[in-house]
Amino acid sequence: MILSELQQQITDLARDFARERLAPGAAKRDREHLFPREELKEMGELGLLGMLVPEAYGGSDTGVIAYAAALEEIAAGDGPCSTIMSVHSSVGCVPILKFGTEEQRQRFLPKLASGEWIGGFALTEPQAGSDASNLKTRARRDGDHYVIDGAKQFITSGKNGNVIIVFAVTDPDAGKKGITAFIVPTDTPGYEVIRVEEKLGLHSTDTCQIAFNAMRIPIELRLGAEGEGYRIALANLEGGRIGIAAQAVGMARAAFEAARDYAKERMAFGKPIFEHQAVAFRLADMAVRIEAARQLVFHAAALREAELPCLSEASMAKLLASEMAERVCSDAIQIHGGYGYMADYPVERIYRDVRICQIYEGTSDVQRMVIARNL
Ligand SMILES: CC(C)(COP(=O)(O)OP(=O)(O)OC[C@H]1O[C@@H](n2cnc3c(N)ncnc32)[C@H](O)[C@@H]1OP(=O)(O)O)[C@@H](O)C(=O)NCCC(=O)NCCSC(=O)CCS(=O)O
Repeated sequence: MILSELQQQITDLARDFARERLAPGAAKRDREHLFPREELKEMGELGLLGMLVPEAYGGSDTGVIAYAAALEEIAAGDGPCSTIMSVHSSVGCVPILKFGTEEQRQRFLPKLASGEWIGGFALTEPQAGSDASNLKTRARRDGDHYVIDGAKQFITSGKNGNVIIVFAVTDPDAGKKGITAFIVPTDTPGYEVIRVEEKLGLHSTDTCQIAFNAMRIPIELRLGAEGEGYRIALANLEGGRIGIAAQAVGMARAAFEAARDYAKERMAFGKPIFEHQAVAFRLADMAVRIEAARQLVFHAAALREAELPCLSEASMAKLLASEMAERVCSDAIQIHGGYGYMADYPVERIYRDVRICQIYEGTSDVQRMVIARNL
């Protein structure tokens, strides 16, 4: 896809920021598990956290294609920052924009778009991951409030975020039609972070188990109608999956570039290893795979930007990009030889960070299920 002049300018801005401000500190943040608070603030100031939000609500309203391109750049600089950006934008801001009342949009979107607040999305529960409608969290109406009890699992920004879209059962007899969405400020009494998970990668994001203990949410913070929650969740995950696919492409590209540069410097048998056909061909295959996945991401993004159906295309992009990315990152380690396995080189970290792209916002098998249903 050829980007428009404006889309290219936005991409260049994200690339420069990622190279200058994100990449240099990525290893330290990973090692010390540091949340990128200052970096996110700067991303907000550049308009990178409000790309899917209209200007009327304080966003930069760049469209989905520019968003995917920028997300690839941010991911190439620092995977964790791209995770926070993707969750915040696709499944934090967009549900409020698409399903919120005017009052909800005015109240939440400007602060989310500026990065003053970070958004999140809480569908998954300890017993309900791929089987997303099997929720146990309950929301019971009590006058002009709902009282919410339950637990959520693997919630990005569950501790450091400010506003989380929460899904709970309001009618246990209605199955999928008994699920309702709520906008939950994380300073609400009864919102409790049970633990921040230790994980393989993405060390500078907070992935949390959270609990709701008699948490009272006013009816003004119900998102959409009662019973509309599952549809809201799936409709937004469709967009979220394009974001995860874009970040997988970005991380794969960073690993590829590190391997290419290393191969041009590292000498073996009297010449740079890049001049050995086995290495050059491996790099060529990596470049082809990255480009193929990128084009699938842009195709899904273009459909979504045009407000055309893209359920299958979003799943195809996520499936291909996330599986491609693990393979490319593994190849990048291989090209580095023993050094690639060491924490001194970025490919070790990127390989750990990228693995989750095959799992969160729908596993590869869920993507295959969605694609197969539409064949
Ligand atoms: C595995 C699943 C795809 C199975 O889905 P279902 O079979 O349960 O869903 P359906 O019966 O097909 O649909 C229910 C309902 O929603 C409407 N729908 C479905 N998709 C869309 C869409 N894209 N846009 C709009 N509406 C949609 C559909 O028409 C039905 O409505 P009607 O009954 O027709 O009125 C699904 O369960 C699935 O995707 N599972 C994976 C869940 C997942 O990705 N979880 C990760 C969540 S991320 C999180 O919680 C935190 C982690 S983070 O911080 O990112």
